[in-house]
Amino acid sequence: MGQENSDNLFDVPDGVLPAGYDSESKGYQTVIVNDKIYVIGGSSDGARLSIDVKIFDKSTGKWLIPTILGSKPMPSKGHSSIPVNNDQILILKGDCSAADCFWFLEVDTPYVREQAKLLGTDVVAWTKGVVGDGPKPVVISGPSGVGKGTLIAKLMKEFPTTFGFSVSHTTRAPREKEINGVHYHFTERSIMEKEIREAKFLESALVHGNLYGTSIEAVEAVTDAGKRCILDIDVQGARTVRAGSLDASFIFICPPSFEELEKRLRARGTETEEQIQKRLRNARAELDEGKSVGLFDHILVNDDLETCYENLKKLLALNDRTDANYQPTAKSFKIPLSHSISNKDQKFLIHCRTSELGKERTSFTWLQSLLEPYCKQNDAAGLDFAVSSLQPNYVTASLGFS
Ligand SMILES: Nc1ncnc2c1ncn2[C@@H]1O[C@H](COP(=O)(O)OP(=O)(O)OP(=O)(O)O)[C@@H](O)[C@H]1O
Ligand SMILES: Nc1nc2c(ncn2[C@@H]2O[C@H](COP(=O)(O)O)[C@@H](O)[C@H]2O)c(=O)[nH]1
Repeated sequence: MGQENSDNLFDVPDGVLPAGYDSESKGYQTVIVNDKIYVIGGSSDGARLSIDVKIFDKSTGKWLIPTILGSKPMPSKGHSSIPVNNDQILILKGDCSAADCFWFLEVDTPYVREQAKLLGTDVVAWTKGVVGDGPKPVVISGPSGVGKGTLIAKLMKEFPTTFGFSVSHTTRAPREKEINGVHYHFTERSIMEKEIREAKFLESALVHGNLYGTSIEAVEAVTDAGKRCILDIDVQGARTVRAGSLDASFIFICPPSFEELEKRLRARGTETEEQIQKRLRNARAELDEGKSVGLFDHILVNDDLETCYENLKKLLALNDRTDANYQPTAKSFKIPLSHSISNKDQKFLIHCRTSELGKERTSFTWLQSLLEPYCKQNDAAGLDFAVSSLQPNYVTASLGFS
């Protein structure tokens, strides 16, 4: 497995590799971006190679010890890598499912440059690529007690295979019927703060005196399952997501009146009087914020529950559909273990031998009809894909063959 653009290949001299790197089996790939050499790979447990990162600075001739942010890819049987836009490296894991085969290592993006300044070290950051233009995640926001959870529960019950809930982390104590991992990941503050520093969260905020946050993993768990992700987050969180790279629909839920909001919050019976007062105070500011220009795409008033639910379904274009006829758009395929990757005219080509495609035929079912005639005539087939410039880290597979 290897890259075709030999400009970016670099042989690490013997004896210079960091400990744990197996230079004999070449269980690593080297990629040059600017004046640095990124060595991606590492030790093997016999079946799988770890995907670690080491950086060699050509200008100083020294190895760097970077801070590595984000969750790194699980070991694979092999991988290829290639630079993207001089600020990221695309890593393609062989013999892995579509949901886990594309990974990006940010090496010189504005985000890692900012983190490097903050931390005073070299920084790289892992992000998992998302295959296809999946349905946009939905951010639902609004003051405490307005009925967000109730509306989301109805949606999940009626459309269980369409929607998946992004399970947030929180430092607040669980309520009587709340289940860890289902309603929230209930977490200690020090642990959550550490994970926020490690960039494991898409957003986080202090809400009514507790820390709440959406982990990248929570959203990925839903999108990897081919479902549309629903986020129930406060207005601060919505603002952060809006400013970030997740392309979502933003819906704000309003109460019919402040008195009704107070009535619902009290009737729920989950907070102390002091907590209710705090939530109501915050609600006034949130209701003002909800009207801020450009933050929310839609505002729904939750007066009569059934009417509001029908309006929500209309917004999500669900009123003429049942869950039974839903077809997820995500395609299922597997990159063969033995492949190479090249970059041409802003597109990437994955090359693999016909015999490899043959082996992978069952996982390439969606390509099969297109590939069949080609495979008969040629010994090698290529799968075109592009990295979307609109949705960073989205990989739009795959219409053409070379
Ligand atoms: N349209 C409605 N009419 C009357 N009661 C409602 C309506 N919608 C929700 N409720 C009730 O209001 C209470 C608060 O609803 P819910 O817990 O869904 O609010 P929430 O916005 O998710 O609150 P939080 O942000 O605190 O989690 C619940 O007891 C729920 O049954
Ligand atoms: N910014 C975020 N806000 C979140 C998240 N998960 C929930 N929330 C919001 O917190 C309040 C209070 O929730 P409760 O369960 O204690 O009643 C509510 O407005 C939620 O929308 C999150 O991950 N990030």
